Amino acid sequence: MLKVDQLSISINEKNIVEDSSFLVPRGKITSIIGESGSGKSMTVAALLGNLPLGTETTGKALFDGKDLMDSSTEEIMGIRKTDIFTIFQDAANSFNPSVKMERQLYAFSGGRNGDTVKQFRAKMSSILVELGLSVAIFHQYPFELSGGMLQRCMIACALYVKPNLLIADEPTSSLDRVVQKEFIDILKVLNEKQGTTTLLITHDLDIVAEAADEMIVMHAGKVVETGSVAELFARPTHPYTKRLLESRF
Ligand SMILES: Nc1ncnc2c1ncn2[C@@H]1O[C@H](COP(=O)(O)OP(=O)(O)OP(=O)(O)O)[C@@H](O)[C@H]1O
Repeated sequence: MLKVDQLSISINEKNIVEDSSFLVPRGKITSIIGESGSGKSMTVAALLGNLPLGTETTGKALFDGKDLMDSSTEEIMGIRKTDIFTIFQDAANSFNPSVKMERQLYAFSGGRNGDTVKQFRAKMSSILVELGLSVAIFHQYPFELSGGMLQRCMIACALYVKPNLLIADEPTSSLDRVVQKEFIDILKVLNEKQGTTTLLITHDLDIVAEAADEMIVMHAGKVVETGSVAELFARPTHPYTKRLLESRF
């Protein structure tokens, strides 16, 4: 699905990510884990064509064979529209505070798919109910909903859109533990029900243990270890992965 090959990112000649290679296999939840500043978000920004001005990249990121690093902004935007759905840390920032939820959910889901508002209402209503949300939220503003409800709204859109790749960058960092767990459970249902290939960025090893099949460990801008979660938790080889796992207990 996604093959990143020797990706390097530098800003103003400072190396941010060096020679990163990893795979995101189809149908699985793959997690990038690493401490703050290790280059996780910059890697995601490179994949999404969101890097800041003055950034240089080398290497490849093949998404179903198409090199995202060798694509124009327009091409990446096109791929994001049809194939990739993103969920970021603070859902409140993804929504316009002065627009009611129905219009915004439509833009993220039915509108993106070319559905009519009527089709959207019917389909989204049943998804919201499935996720334990009331359809009354259609008529509410984002600030009237909790952070957990807003993240569930983003997941509802992902359920609606059925993206080929879901990228969730620290989606639970601003949620409390109970709501985090609910979110992760929904992410797993999405993966099990629809086989959604997911790239989950986190600095929380408990979330990796709970949700992911595969993991990519980043440290100081480098991918230091990759493998299945079961394998790396049982037999970490890199000193940083060992330290990470030791700090969990
Ligand atoms: N716009 C920018 N200009 C210059 N350097 C930047 C910029 N954004 C990030 N960096 C640097 O790039 C490095 C990697 O940052 P990045 O945000 O990818 O880390 P991260 O692993 O996602 O951390 P966090 O979990 O805190 O988000 C850091 O050293 C950071 O200071």
